[in-house]
Amino acid sequence: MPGRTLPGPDQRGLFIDGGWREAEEGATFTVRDPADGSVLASVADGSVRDAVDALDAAVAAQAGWAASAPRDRGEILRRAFELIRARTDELAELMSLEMGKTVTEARGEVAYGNEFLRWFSEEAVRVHGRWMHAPDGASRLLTVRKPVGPCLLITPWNFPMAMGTRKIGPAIAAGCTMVVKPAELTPLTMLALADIFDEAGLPPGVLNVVPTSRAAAMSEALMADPRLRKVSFTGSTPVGRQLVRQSADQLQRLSMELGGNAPFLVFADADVDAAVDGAMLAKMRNMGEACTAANRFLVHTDVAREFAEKLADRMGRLVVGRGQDPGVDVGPLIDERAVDAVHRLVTDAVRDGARLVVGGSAPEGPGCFYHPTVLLDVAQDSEINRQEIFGPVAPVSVFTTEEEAVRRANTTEYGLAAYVFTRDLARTVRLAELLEYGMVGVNTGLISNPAAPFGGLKASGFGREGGFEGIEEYLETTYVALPAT
Ligand SMILES: O=CCCCC(=O)O
Repeated sequence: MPGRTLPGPDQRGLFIDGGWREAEEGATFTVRDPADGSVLASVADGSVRDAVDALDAAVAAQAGWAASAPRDRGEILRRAFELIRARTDELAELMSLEMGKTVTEARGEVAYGNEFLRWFSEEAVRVHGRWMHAPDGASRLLTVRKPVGPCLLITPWNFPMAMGTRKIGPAIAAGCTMVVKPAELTPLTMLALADIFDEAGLPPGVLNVVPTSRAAAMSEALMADPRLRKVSFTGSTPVGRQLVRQSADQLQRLSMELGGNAPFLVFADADVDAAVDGAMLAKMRNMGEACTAANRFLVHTDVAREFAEKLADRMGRLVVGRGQDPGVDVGPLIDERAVDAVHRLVTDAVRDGARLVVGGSAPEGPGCFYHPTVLLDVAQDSEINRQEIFGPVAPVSVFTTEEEAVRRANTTEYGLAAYVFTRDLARTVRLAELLEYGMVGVNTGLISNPAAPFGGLKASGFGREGGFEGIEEYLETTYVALPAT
């Protein structure tokens, strides 16, 4: 398949049953560089038939894989971890090219994403049931943990590696087989990962990767199949809702990691400089294209001006450009639609009365770039406060009481991540309990950690990835009743 010479393995096909193949009728789609729209590669465009072939392979491999030794599964994950660590630079370069993030950030994602493999290589051998006496002493109660079975793992474009490894890692550890559908915009990193798992010794059929430009048709067909037992999805809330509906007929197990609208609360007692450092991380990681990204900055009126000025100063000094160029801090957004959507939110906020402190436009010239932007005095009901921005824009508004801050923070259908900056311990404890979020960062702008349970509440979905909880999503429980004697 034609395309530019890219870092990493030259695999652009479907990975099914341990081998590479073309899509049905040789269909392909193109992957473009978001920095200038040029074609990076032509990738096999999996059809529904190809996806069913992949599921056939996963189903055929399931029983043998479930029966394999947990230590063997852990060691395959560990080998993949070592291979990825050795290839950090080429994977980071590839991810930067297909997604836009800077090579430095992409290296960070390789390290972060790879830690899920190390974590689950260690968790593979810790799966256990229990043995207990029934309260009345009349029987013994045993539980056995079993892999849930063949899974469909649907990964997003914004973290092409980490969102894959945090699903694939626990699935492998638990003894599940899988069909992975990477995002159409960024399939190349996942294809490189398939090659690495193959080299690490993963048996044929355990991991199958099917890129496609027809995602809805593929998931619909696979989810109608009773052999598919689980779906794990990271992406938008509307698509998540659709998948939940589709799961009804076959009652598949689900993990849904959906949208966010993270509040970032700065109280009057906060260390403002630390809050600005945290804001830069929580807002600008991945150019703001993260479900955990701080979306609404709620700052106490006593420190709002100082916070906004310092934040605007830092944002205004960021260098925007190609992710592969030295000295660049902020790469392009994923496509032109993303730039238009971000700009519309900014212009609507200004129309609603917000003051533009810095940024507010796309640079002249080609590519999907947007200037880091700070808005002050954003109206509460402005669209930018209700929608996930997914771009480098920080809308700041002020509050006066803790009760008001909590109420406004919780006024959203989403419940993924929230950030709090305060030096008051009692307030920290209160807020951790009152904020309706799956994750709360206190005096930090980075909450993601492979050893922690990642996930949301309400319209942000359900299920947890990473941590001790991550493998549970791929395990079933069978209870065995035994007589007392
Ligand atoms: O968009 C959501 C991806 C989450 C990235 C992370 O793990 O922090």
